[in-house]
Amino acid sequence: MTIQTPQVRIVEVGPRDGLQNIREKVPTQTKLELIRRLRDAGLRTIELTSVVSPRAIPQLADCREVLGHSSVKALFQPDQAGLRFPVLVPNVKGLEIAVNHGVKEVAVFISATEGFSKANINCSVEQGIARAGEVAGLARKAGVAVRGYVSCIFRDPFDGPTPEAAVLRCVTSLLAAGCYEVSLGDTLGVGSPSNVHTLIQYLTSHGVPIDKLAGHFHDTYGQAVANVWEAYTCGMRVFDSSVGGLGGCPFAPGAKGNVASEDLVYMFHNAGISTGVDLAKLVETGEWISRQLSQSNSSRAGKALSIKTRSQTQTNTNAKSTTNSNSKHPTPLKWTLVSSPEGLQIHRNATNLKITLNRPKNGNALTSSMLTTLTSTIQSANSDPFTSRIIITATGRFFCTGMDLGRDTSPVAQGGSASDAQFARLTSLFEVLDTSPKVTIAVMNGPAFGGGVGLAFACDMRLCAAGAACTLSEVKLGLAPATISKYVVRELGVAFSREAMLSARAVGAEELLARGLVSGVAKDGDELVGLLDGLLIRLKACSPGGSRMSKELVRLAWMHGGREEQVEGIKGVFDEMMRPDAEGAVGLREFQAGRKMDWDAFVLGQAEGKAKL
Ligand SMILES: CC(C)(COP(=O)([O-])OP(=O)([O-])OC[C@H]1O[C@@H](n2cnc3c(N)ncnc32)[C@H](O)[C@@H]1OP(=O)([O-])[O-])[C@@H](O)C(=O)NCCC(=O)NCCSC(=O)C[C@@](C)(O)CC(=O)[O-]
Repeated sequence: MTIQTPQVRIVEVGPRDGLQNIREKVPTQTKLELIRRLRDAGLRTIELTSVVSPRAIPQLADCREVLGHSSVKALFQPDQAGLRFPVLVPNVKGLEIAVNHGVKEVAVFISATEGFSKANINCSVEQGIARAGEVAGLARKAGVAVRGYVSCIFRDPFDGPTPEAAVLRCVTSLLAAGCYEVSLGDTLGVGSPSNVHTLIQYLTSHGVPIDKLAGHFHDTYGQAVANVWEAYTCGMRVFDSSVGGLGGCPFAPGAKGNVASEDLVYMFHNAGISTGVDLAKLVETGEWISRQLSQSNSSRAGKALSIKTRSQTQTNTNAKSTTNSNSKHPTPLKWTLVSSPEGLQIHRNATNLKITLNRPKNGNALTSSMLTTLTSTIQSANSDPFTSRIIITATGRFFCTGMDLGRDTSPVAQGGSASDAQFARLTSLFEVLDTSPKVTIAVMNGPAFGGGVGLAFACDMRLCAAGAACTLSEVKLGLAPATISKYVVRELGVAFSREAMLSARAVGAEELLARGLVSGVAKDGDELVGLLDGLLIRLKACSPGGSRMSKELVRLAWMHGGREEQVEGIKGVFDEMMRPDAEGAVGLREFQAGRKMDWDAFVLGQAEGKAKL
């Protein structure tokens, strides 16, 4: 099979141009992961970083770490033929550092205009051309390819409109210095297709081959995609862009980032023009990096496509649950009220025990009495052979607003024995839930805060309504998610936990679903009931003993992965499941008889003395 060469080349500049103006430090690991994801999405040219002074661009102060990382070094190996990983260098020192790190391609840059040249690189255009020429010459001698950039092709923030002749001068100088291509930068994002057309005509009519030019359009005035298309129709085939539309210009207040890679790929693919990029993976990467940077995704196509994908996934999930519930259980499952202790309601349906937080006026905040009763209720369900699942949900607007912060009731700011008692209440609750041998399900009818998030994440599974969200709000109160961290960090992962804890931001239902932290989102309360019913019906096919042992295997892998304890634990589970008096014997018998097992009926049959192992 021959691999078709893409008809246009996308030069992904997100890791450099996209990140360089972001004030908050982006962790090096995030940059490395971004590069990995972009490569995985099929991008064949990725500008990795810029070797500049950390004083000039603090965000890229980790350029040596990025270039020295094994995953990036691997990109410089000869078997990466056909791929380009340029690194921006402003001067000879930057070039030397880049070359020492094995970089095979650098990019040099100049401004077509005096004002921006002075502000950006503190020299005149002439000096800039000379400096870029020197760097390019040395790079060529070292066998390193050189790409050139010309900034402010249409306008300078200080000097106004850019004469075409000034752009021509820069382009021809860079090509003469050995650049294999020159990228025309509309740094302020002010140009529109007619400007693009005129400039390209001017340059090509003055002898610049179109295949030596690339387009680098920022999107301040929403013209970038149109500019790319215009340049394409003029014969240009290389375009710089940035995933999620990352970027900006410090000299152009309000300036948007680069044209979004997703928008370009979407446009080209719709026109039947190949880019070699996997749009779905690129969209995922755009969403991912936007979340990492806590900023909204600037790619219009990226946003639209990710919403479409999520709603399709949702429709599928809902369709499955509706089919299940409609085919066998046209009406909602019936729950019988067992008791109503303070702030709670306990219901039962077959082998399912449902605990409803019922203090809606206070957002279902966990009072001392609720904590104690919840713990004892879950404890007795844990040892009840006729309970297979424990469901925790709530009434009212919120799922649970966490620890009680009431004026007269909150144990916060009391210290001493009050603090010890509260610590014991919280840890006991989360521990009985986390170590429960039953399948535990949080059904989040609305937002959860602090300890409410802990409650949800100490459960095995979560379903939620579209209006639900998880907020680790403790830092706002001067507190920390202490007792719940054990479960939250485990389920969310280290990096995301840190971000969620430190930002105290509401992580909405869509994001929870996208991160795999909830297994279904319902559009409203009624649909949430249907989603839970569907899940409970499906779980009837899963044996309680098999579920308990599976939970134990996950625990062993998490706590003791690769150690002796895990090996011993697995042996213990294996021996148990193979016993002649274990549930496996029943499951096997029914399988061999061609019958579908209803484990709820089996458990309840045991209660009535009917079911036999
Ligand atoms: C939830 C919103 C956004 C709603 O904000 P809103 O929509 O503006 O409504 P609201 O603030 O009027 O809240 C509705 C009612 O719920 C009450 N309420 C609400 N939360 C609580 C609470 N926790 N304790 C006691 N009462 C609470 C609140 O006081 C009010 O009662 P009202 O004044 O009408 O009588 C707002 O009320 C809020 O920010 N609440 C605080 C949420 C929060 O930060 N929870 C974290 C608690 S700390 C914690 O859980 C520590 C822990 C367990 O993690 C430590 C550890 O892990 O060890």
